[in-house]
Amino acid sequence: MSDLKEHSCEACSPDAPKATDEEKQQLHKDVPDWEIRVVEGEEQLHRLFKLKNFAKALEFTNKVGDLAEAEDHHPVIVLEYGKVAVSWWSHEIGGLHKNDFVLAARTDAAFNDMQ
Ligand SMILES: C[C@H](O)[C@H](O)[C@H]1CNC2=NC(N)=NC(=O)C2=N1
Repeated sequence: MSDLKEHSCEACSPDAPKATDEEKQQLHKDVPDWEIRVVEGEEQLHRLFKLKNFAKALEFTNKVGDLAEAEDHHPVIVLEYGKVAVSWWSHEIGGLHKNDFVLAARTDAAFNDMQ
């Protein structure tokens, strides 16, 4: 199986395809620690990361920010002492695109690199 974090992202546009139910089911297997949540009618990938302290949580937040800027695809990140909550979805299409799963996989890799 190919490594999801190595997949390339497509540009976000309003006509980009939402992931189908079958694609979501397949892609979710590569990021099993992420929960699919519906927020204001839109599906999002959500994961809470636990880190040692505020400085580590901030360092991780910045790594996720760098991933986002590199792809022009941006999550919601909530930072607190020892915790970072990340949500990925595609605003332009109001739901989940394959990009969100790819960036969730890269977020997991950034977290794993810090352990
Ligand atoms: C113009 C710019 O590329 C778009 O607004 C991008 C920016 N970042 C984005 N991030 C996310 N998560 N979804 C988007 O649809 C999106 N659109």
